[in-house]
Amino acid sequence: SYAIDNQSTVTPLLSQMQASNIGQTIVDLSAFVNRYYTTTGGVNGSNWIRDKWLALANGRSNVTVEQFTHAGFPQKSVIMTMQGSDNASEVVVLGGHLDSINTAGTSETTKAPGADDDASGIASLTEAIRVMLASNYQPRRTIKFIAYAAEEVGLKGSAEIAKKFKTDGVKVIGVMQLDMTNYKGSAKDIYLYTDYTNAAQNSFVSNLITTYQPTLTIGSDTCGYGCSDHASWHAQGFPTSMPFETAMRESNPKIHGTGDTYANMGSQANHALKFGRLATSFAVELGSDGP
Ligand SMILES: N[C@H](Cc1ccc(I)cc1)C(=O)NO
Ligand SMILES: [Zn+2]
Ligand SMILES: [Zn+2]
Repeated sequence: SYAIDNQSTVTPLLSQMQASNIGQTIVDLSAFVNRYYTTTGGVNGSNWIRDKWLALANGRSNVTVEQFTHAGFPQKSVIMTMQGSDNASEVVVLGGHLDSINTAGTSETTKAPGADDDASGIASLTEAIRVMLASNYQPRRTIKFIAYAAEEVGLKGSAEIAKKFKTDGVKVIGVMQLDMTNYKGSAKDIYLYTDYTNAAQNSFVSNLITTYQPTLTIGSDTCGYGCSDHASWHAQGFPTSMPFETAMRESNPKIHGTGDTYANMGSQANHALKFGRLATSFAVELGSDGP
């Protein structure tokens, strides 16, 4: 059962989260000419996230940051692990993708800022990490934050990682994917996608929103295909949820081109903050359960 019973821990964390921090991470990540999975920018973008998350970990003994080397392409995924205490064998996963794409070209100099897709998701997760570590939160389950490589070219990074977790018999309790969190294109605030996800976990996520962000409105929709990395985990039989920024038909028209910029989202990250707070509540409520 998905009990929501950690208000005294979660509520203070949510109030510490700031849209300005999320915005700065979006600006920094979208400053790379591109983050395509085969270019220098793509390798540098991965290293930037590794360094950023390492700085947030700043020597916490039970927090590690590693890069996952993929077969067949140079861009690495980044995995931060917050080791659990007395229920560490059970793992909670939250992810977004670090790569970007411009469908017009794949060269070293092709511009693909990917501010919404998916710097926004990485930035939402990074602000969750910041407040959880700053408050010295110690989970009972293990929590893994993953910045996936090569999502845009067929979910390659998450497919390899999800397969390895399955092969290694890792007990993944649940997975949340944040892909595009900052373009407010629809009437409602958070849209829970129902295909390639788990219905029971989606109900839990909906309850997290009504409990911790009661002014927000919730919609639902379907992608119709494996539209982000949650589909890789779903394929391995793990429960996933994909809270998304808009309804399908109103999705950000600027993605996958030079126009996917922070400026084109109003140079603010108020929408992404909702997703960062949802990620924090998901991580702490699931992470705090004992064996
Ligand atoms: N296809 C997805 C973007 C995407 C995801 C969901 C919806 I609805 C519309 C668009 C992608 O490019 N992810 O990186
Ligand atoms: Zn995309
Ligand atoms: Zn994406």
